[in-house]
Amino acid sequence: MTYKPAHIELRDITHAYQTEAGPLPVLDHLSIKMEEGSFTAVVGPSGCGKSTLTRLIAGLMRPDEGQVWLGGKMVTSPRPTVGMAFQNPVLLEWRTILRNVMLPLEIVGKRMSRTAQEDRARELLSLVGLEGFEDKRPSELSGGMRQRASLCRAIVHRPEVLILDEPFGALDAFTREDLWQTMARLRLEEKFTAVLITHDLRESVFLADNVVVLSGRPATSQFVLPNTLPTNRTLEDLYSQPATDMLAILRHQIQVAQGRAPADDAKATA
Ligand SMILES: Nc1ncnc2c1ncn2[C@@H]1O[C@H](COP(=O)(O)OP(=O)(O)OP(=O)(O)O)[C@@H](O)[C@H]1O
Repeated sequence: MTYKPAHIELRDITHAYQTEAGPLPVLDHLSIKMEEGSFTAVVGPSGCGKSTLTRLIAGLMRPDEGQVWLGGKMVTSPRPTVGMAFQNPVLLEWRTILRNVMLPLEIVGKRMSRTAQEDRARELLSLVGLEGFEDKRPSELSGGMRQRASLCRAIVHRPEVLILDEPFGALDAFTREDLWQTMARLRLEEKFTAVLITHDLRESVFLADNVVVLSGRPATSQFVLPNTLPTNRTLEDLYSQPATDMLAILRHQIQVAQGRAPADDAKATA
């Protein structure tokens, strides 16, 4: 199955979880637009509702109010056209790496021959530097390698939307930077609209076209930073202007979201 990258629109979303202690408001009139083929990072204070946002986009739950639109269609149920990768790669130990990556094709790629499915999985594994590891089991790979395989699995069926919920969060700093570069390479070769949830501001500036800062819970879109770095950016770019200016603005916005800095500070409008 092949889909075009989808335009994503969150329209005026309000949501509360029903808990034993009463309703817990999580999202408050949140609106975000993401162009097709774009890469959007979402940052915000811990517990503000970022993962909730990804569940709404994937159709795993419906908002109390407002609508989610993907590619011109309103989301009302889980969509097979969404790929997801999480902090924990959750690969199946009884399958080889190749067969783990092929899994989504076995579910939604029924029109592809087995050979075509295998070729597609091998192509991606090679793109992320895992050629030669196809027949290994997940436990035989390092954490970074498992996460590479999990990225392949998330995009093997050419999803219209790729949701990345802190996929690099558990990796050491050097492996994480390697994975950022892998992700940037995948983006050049594959077409999807990506939403990245992260706590790492440098990661957001390295990977995204736009960085959305959510306010504290219940979250709304507090600030959107368009990335002014060139598309062929390097890790070195993160240590000089304009990246350092963008990082300062984002750090300030997070402090505003945490209630630690006033919103009317000069940097907030930079
Ligand atoms: N199914 C649920 N039922 C009740 N409360 C929930 C449920 N899922 C999440 N929450 C609560 O809703 C709030 C937002 O959760 P969410 O996971 O979306 O935040 P987050 O911004 O992704 O968090 P973090 O930054 O810590 O990863 C949190 O207080 C969380 O405890």
